[in-house]
Amino acid sequence: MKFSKWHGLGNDFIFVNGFEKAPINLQQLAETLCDRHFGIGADGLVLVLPSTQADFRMQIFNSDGSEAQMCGNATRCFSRYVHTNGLTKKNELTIETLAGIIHARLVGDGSEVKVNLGEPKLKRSEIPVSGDSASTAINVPITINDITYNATCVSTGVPHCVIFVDSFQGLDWQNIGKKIEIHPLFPEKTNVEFIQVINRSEMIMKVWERGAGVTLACGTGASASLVAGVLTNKTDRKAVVHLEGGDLQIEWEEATGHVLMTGPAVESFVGDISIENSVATD
Ligand SMILES: N[C@H](CCC[C@H](N)C(=O)O)C(=O)O
Repeated sequence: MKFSKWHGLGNDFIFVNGFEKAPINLQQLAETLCDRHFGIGADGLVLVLPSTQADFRMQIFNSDGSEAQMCGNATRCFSRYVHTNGLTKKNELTIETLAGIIHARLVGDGSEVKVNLGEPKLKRSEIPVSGDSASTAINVPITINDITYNATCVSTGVPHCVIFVDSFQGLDWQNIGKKIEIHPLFPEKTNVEFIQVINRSEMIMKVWERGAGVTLACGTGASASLVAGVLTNKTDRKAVVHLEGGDLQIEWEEATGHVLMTGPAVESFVGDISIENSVATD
């Protein structure tokens, strides 16, 4: 099976063209191929597919095999992948995902992509938590190891739990993120962002992703964090988010209510792998 490796600020994906023949057992395949020691190594597996409603369809699986509705960084990589592989000549694309149809546009010299994530939703989950309402999403107290954090929960296609911190000094954010991902407040689990605001147009983000753990960047997460920053009056509607792997420009447009994310997408290598050898037989 031919594949290529792409990354958006170090958030890396194995891309497979599913136009002619799509691999089967995708969940298991994702888990096996994404393994950094026994597989190719990646945060996720992305399938490039035809669509009846849009230019293309994107299917994405996390490194633990779970399927995600959407992924911001993968959408940027996807937009460049279809060009590089001669599947389109269009600079403006529509991409069908489980979170709806996403609009993306190649900008500048074509190495950057601007993605329109649509209107963010202020909620913790599609599934209401019994006994309370999933609409409770601002200043949600979450206690981990006897410390209570205030979370703002925003969906930008996938669920995010944004926590503002004064500093990362001494903060075991990986461990806290890991526990919040599977906290009962989030019946579908959640991605978790830790944000230090530098000023009203700049912030630093660290992320623990649902189904993937620590990653170097998360596009929908940076977008959700900007929305959370606006809603809690910490940031303006336009900001640079500094991620471990680099910077994203995020804007929550006043006129449309849409969130726009702009950043790079890079192909790191192409390869060929025997699926028979890579899929566990048990
Ligand atoms: N890294 C992605 C998000 C993946 C989301 C996935 N981890 C999930 O929600 O299950 C991004 O750039 O937006």
